[in-house]
Amino acid sequence: LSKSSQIVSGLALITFKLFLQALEDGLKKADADPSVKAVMICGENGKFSAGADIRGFSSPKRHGVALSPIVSLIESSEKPVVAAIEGVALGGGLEVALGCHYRVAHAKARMGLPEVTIGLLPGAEGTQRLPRLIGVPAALDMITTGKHIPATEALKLGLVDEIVEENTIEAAIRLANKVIGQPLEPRRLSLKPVPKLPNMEAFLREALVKVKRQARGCLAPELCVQAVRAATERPFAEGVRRERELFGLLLSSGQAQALQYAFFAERAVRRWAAPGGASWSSAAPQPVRKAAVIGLGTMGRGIVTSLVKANIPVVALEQDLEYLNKGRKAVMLLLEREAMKMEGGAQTLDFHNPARLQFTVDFDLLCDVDLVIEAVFENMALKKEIFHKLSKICKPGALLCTNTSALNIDEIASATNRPQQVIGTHFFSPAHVMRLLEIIYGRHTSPTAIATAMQLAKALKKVGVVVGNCFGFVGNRMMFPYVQQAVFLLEEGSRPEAVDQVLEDFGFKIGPFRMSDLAGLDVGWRSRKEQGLTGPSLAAGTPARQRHGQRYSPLPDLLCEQGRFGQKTGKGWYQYERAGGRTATPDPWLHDFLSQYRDTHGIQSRFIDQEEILERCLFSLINEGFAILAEGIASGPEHLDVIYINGYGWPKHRGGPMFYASTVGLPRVLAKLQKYSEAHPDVPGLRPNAFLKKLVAVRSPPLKEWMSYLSHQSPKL
Ligand SMILES: CCCCCCCC(=O)CC(=O)SCCNC(=O)CCNC(=O)[C@H](O)C(C)(C)COP(=O)(O)OP(=O)(O)OC[C@H]1O[C@@H](n2cnc3c(N)ncnc32)[C@H](O)[C@@H]1OP(=O)(O)O
Ligand SMILES: NC(=O)C1=CN([C@@H]2O[C@H](COP(=O)(O)OP(=O)(O)OC[C@H]3O[C@@H](n4cnc5c(N)ncnc54)[C@H](O)[C@@H]3O)[C@@H](O)[C@H]2O)C=CC1
Repeated sequence: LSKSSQIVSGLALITFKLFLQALEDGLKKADADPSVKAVMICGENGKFSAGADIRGFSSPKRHGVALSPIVSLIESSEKPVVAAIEGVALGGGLEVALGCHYRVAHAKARMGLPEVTIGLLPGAEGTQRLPRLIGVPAALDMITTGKHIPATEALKLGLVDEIVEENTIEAAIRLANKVIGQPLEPRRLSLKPVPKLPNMEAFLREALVKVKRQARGCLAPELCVQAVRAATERPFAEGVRRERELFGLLLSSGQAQALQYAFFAERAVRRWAAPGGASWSSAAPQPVRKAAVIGLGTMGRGIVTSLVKANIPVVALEQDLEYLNKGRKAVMLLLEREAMKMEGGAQTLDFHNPARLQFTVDFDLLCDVDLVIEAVFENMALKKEIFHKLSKICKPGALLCTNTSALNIDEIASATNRPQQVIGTHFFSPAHVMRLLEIIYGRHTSPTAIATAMQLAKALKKVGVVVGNCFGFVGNRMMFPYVQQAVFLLEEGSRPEAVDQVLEDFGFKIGPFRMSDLAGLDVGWRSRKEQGLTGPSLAAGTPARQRHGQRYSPLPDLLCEQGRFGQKTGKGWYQYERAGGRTATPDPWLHDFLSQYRDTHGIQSRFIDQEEILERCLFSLINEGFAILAEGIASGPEHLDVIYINGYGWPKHRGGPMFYASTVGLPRVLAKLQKYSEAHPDVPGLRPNAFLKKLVAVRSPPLKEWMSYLSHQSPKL
């Protein structure tokens, strides 16, 4: 094994053309050199390879040197080739390793075929080699989920031959020296049969049903199953042809572009910018060594769980002992469930240790925390009272965060002596599961506060998105017109199940009515009562279906007046098997109620087709997105898209609402909004936003250029 035969794969990310050429040249040289007896392939700087540069897939010049012939070249080498896997071996990187005759991995290395997550499949023969090496069930699991598996699991699966704690390269060279002269035929995966299963056909059929159900319209997982099926049914070369065909389909499907856009959007939002030029590059976070959560209701208990999981000691506070005990039980249950999912279990989380998690009703215990997250009822007076108290009790540097869904951050901050340290941290339910953390800065919020909240998001393994302060911030503000349209559609003749079906077929995890039943109709009702839109404070003589000269639907209020709060009461837009039940069934009572309602208000019921349902709901949400961008509440469309994908169940393969608008075509979105707005002139949410009109007027530039067409920098930025 001479020095010249060691081929170094260069960068962790393959600069494809350069790397592949170097690999090919090196292999050919090694093969031709009689002094070389074996070959070892490794990465530089402790990383094998994270695969192809994703940006290359959408570049018109992507067809450079293809990977498959090089993987074949490795496999057909007459000299043993050993992969030394450190760091990661992902995508094309793992496919290179699969071409090798032996694989040695460092114990901390991770391996995976994540192509499915960017809308593709392993297109360099990975779908054909992996099942031959580790069997169909394990290969299918890796290929259809894209998960990264640790080296220990890879060893159990037979994906690697050896794992080492120390020098991987030395171990790989040792192995290479040991196997010189041994037959290579049995090590060439393309020559191996796929291990048989007694029930292969049934297994593949079930796998397909399962991935289709989970994929919600995303093509890649389904085509991954088809590619693996080809490996079980066809000789290697034919399987490879099928893999290439399916890869081509995915590459041109549009979904791959959407998913790759989402990959980069999620990373782009880390580079936040805020008023006065402060940004991620200049602001430094404060350490959070201890945190507190106030209110252990639906949100607070999930937030506590998240903090404990991130190893941040927490003080959990409630208003009285009764609520405290209820909250403690709920938190403990969540933590026990989380511990069961983790290696090392409860010991790792250590939540029975009062130094890590303390329950109290005593505000004075918050005197030494670095950060407080308030999650009490959505009531401005209550929140102000709490923030006033906090500013007296907490140490001077402590960050004061509110989990409000919509209230004004500046007003909350005004109750404190440190408005620069007040910030919105808007979690999504269930808070220990949902990845989004909307971070809202107020007029006085300091760059350090924003940086600390972003750092917190990272520590909690969430995606933090920094946005400006307005009613509902970004996510809920865009949601209001969407839900409003859904309810208007019921007034006009549709049914909850019809509207939900259209949006679920589009790819949403859950339609607006099922979502409203899950979250509880009473939440919105309380907020509308506070705003004087319904209830006792509504001025006498207000028309039933109008507020402030605009169309209003009292339907959700009427349901609440009947005690129909959704799942919790067993009835809402649907009926459930019991209070707290989860199976939604269309409710004949509601259908009668809707007909009577239309009769009472003289509404002529009409058939509403799927296109209108989809367009009115989605385009009104997108229209609000343009308003948000124009006002400078968010610094780019990627922010809105990341919020929708991670907080609202928007289908990732459609890239988020603003990306979706760009694929539909802005002129079409504008034309449809104009049409619906003319039909419903009393609905401001359908009136096309001026920024959308402007973008269409300048011939709909690509999404990444949109912000440069805003004539002014908003004072919010
Ligand atoms: C018919 C011909 C067929 C040819 C078929 C060829 C088939 C292929 O060859 C298929 C492929 O490999 S597809 C690519 C598969 N690899 C992946 O999906 C890995 C994606 N990356 C990761 O998981 C994490 O970034 C990773 C685990 C690597 C690192 O995570 P970290 O949290 O440490 O870092 P990040 O913040 O995520 O990333 C750091 C910066 O790198 C950028 N980046 C990461 N992976 C990339 C990738 N694969 N391509 C391009 N850029 C990538 C990332 O955006 C970030 O950039 P900045 O935000 O600018 O810092
Ligand atoms: N439920 C949801 O899906 C979401 C709610 N939010 C927001 O999170 C906040 C909390 O909402 P939920 O958890 O749903 O409410 P919840 O009603 O389930 O819980 C609120 C908790 O706060 C406690 N509390 C009230 N006054 C208190 C005081 N003075 N001191 C200590 N604790 C007190 C209550 O005892 C109760 O346990 C609200 O601002 C809400 O708008 C934000 C995102 C999603």
